[in-house]
Amino acid sequence: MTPDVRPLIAGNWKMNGTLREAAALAEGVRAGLEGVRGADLLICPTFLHLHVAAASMGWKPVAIGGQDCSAEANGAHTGDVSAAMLADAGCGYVILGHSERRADHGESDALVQAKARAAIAAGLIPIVCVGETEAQRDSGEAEAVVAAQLAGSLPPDFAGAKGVVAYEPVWAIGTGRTPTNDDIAAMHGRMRAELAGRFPGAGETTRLLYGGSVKPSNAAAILALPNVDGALVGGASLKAEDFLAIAAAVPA
Ligand SMILES: O=C(CO)COP(=O)(O)O
Repeated sequence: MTPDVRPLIAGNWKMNGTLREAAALAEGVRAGLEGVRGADLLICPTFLHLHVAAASMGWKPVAIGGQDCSAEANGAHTGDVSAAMLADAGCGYVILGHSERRADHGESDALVQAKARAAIAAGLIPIVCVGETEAQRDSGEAEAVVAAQLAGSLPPDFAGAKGVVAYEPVWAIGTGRTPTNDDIAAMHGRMRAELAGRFPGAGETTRLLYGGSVKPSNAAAILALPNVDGALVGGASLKAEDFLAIAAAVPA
């Protein structure tokens, strides 16, 4: 945790479920909220499920986010969704540059930066994802890779927009494997230094989330690490009980 920074526990639902299941999951999260005191909550359904999730929350107190947005404001971009459309649908956040999008859609740091600019212009808080592959970690490049992704993916107005960074080592996503707590703390310390250097006066308190196989059994230890200001949760966010247990692991 970082002093004076309220943690954020975000659920990335990825491409899962039906409309009915999304509504039930959102309702399950809303129904269990009283056990969560120490963190803000965010759920990020697929585009088609945003509306039912937002309606279930009564548009509050759990924030809603998209999993991607276009870098363009509007117009002839078949299949894309703009940041303004997300805001209009009740979103306050958008996940950008997830490693699955970088891999599946060839998204570059420059494109992620352009999308983050579009998100900020639409009043959304971007959650920019970074993280090394297993080969990069094995060859000792992890911190340099993440520092380069931060330099390339964060726009100049990122800190002023209260943007969020999520460190998600690619090899820890959906695998049940996590870095050691020392390795997470070291990476988050490096990210903090990079942000504080680039955005003096704001980068010191930018929320830095950890993501990759976070579950109820490891959440308390990870969330207690210095410069870890929350979690970006994939698989475990698809069960309301597990997601709430992770959020409840943040000290009140
Ligand atoms: O990619 C993730 C969140 O964005 C992490 O996924 P898992 O929690 O399933 O490892």
